[in-house]
Amino acid sequence: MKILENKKALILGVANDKSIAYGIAKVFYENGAILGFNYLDERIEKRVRPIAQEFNSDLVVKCDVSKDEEIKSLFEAVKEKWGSVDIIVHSIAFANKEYLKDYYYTVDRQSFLQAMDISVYSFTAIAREFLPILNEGASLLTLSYYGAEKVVYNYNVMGVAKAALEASVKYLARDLGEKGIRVNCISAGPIKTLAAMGISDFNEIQKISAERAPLKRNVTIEEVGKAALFLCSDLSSGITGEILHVDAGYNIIG
Ligand SMILES: COc1ccc(Cn2cnc3cc4c(cc32)CCCC4)cc1C
Repeated sequence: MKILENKKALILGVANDKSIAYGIAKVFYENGAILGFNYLDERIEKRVRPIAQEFNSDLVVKCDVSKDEEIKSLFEAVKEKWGSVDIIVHSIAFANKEYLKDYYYTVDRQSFLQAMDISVYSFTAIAREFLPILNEGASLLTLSYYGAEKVVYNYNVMGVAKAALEASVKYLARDLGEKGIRVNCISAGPIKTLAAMGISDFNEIQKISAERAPLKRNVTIEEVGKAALFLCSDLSSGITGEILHVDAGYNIIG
């Protein structure tokens, strides 16, 4: 019996095969999970559909998590196709990249609210909307970054958003615990994904991270996937509200 045999896992935020969500989907599929995907727009759909095929998935739904009606239509599609769901992975964030450099305080109200809406509120909205079809023992998982806990130059408004996301993981864990639903978070090291493209000197961020981290390297999307397998399976049945660092140990260094 594979760890996730017959478990239905909805993976939100695959953009291409470099995505963290792709690494999670691949490990889940290799461990017997049945997968479903969303895509943001037609451009992303072109990359997600072949990935869904690679994982024998026939559940691929458009969902822009900044729109309540698209979260509702995602819910209806999943309910119609699967009836219920065991795992939801939320690997979605957004900030106007022009604010991921220089001074944090330059961020305007609209960009601040947009970063919070997409990167933070969407996880709470998904949890609430899917509650009626979450199975007993279901797991919710989202992704964060060290810039939520300590000031990491350039991370700026994303750091404020991820701090809010990490707090929301704990409040959701409190709310959903009585229903046997666990809510956890992986704080991943810097990984060169589509989101990281165009970030000023991102290569420098990865280089410094690898130099300082105890393992003297960066982590891969597969390593995040393996930790996600643990947090979304019965292996972590006693864990909820947890922020698990998958960062080669970077966070322990003063
Ligand atoms: C230290 O600075 C950084 C460290 C890691 C990163 C990579 N990264 C982590 N979470 C992110 C969320 C977003 C972007 C990049 C992200 C891009 C826009 C969409 C949301 C970015 C910076 C800036």
